[in-house]
Amino acid sequence: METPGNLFVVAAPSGAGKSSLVKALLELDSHLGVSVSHTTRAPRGQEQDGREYHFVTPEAFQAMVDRGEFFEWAEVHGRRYGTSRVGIEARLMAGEDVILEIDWQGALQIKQIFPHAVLIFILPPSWQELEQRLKRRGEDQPEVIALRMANARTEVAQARHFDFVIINSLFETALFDLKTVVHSQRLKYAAQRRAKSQVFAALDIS
Ligand SMILES: Nc1nc2c(ncn2[C@@H]2O[C@H](COP(=O)(O)OP(=O)(O)O)[C@@H](O)[C@H]2O)c(=O)[nH]1
Ligand SMILES: Nc1ncnc2c1ncn2[C@@H]1O[C@H](COP(=O)(O)OP(=O)(O)O)[C@@H](O)[C@H]1O
Repeated sequence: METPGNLFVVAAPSGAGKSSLVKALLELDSHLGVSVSHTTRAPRGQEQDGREYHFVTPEAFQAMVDRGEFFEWAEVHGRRYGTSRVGIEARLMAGEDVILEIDWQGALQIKQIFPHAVLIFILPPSWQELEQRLKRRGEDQPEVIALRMANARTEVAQARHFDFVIINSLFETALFDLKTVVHSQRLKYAAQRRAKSQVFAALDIS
């Protein structure tokens, strides 16, 4: 599906820094909107329903799956997460750029539907730093951290399917890298759309 708005997907192992980077980017880039996913996991810390996630019961999530209301959904760390069509389709068609913060399984599903989607994978600088960040964040129980660290080893292997990989070592550097990828891809697709409309006009194609 081709859309006037650009679609960016950011994935990373838990604790790599994707939420922090996307939040910081949204404060810098007023042309970018974020998609709020649905999840069956319980809210963490200061999370609010409708802000970080739409927190729903497993039954409500399954009903949405049955009604085909998700562009994509996946089971991640034993909970379900999904991107609703309502959340992004109208905004993309209206020309807004949208950023999804989803796991690698969802990213590959989105790429199937939106071939122009820009897939960006965030990597931690080391396993030790990843574990430190999860512990310092202080939002997950030790057994949850252990599960997420175990899953991270599978997740990082998927980086090779992504268009861009950013190492989140120094936060400001990673934010600059993310901002640069978004801006460069936005310019690339704008130039492609201009060229296409010029050719269509020259060949009198409607
Ligand atoms: N496929 C998919 N994954 C999602 C979605 N929303 C969040 N996720 C991913 O689910 C995983 C767990 O997210 P979360 O519980 O917030 O933990 P975090 O990774 O520590 O922030 C992360 O990899 C998220 O990117 C979604 O709508 N679809
Ligand atoms: N470059 C960085 N250096 C040090 N700490 C970081 C960096 N990026 C993020 N963090 C911290 O690491 C923890 C995990 O970041 P978060 O954005 O929640 O990761 P994710 O959304 O990928 O799970 C948070 O406490 C965050 O403040």
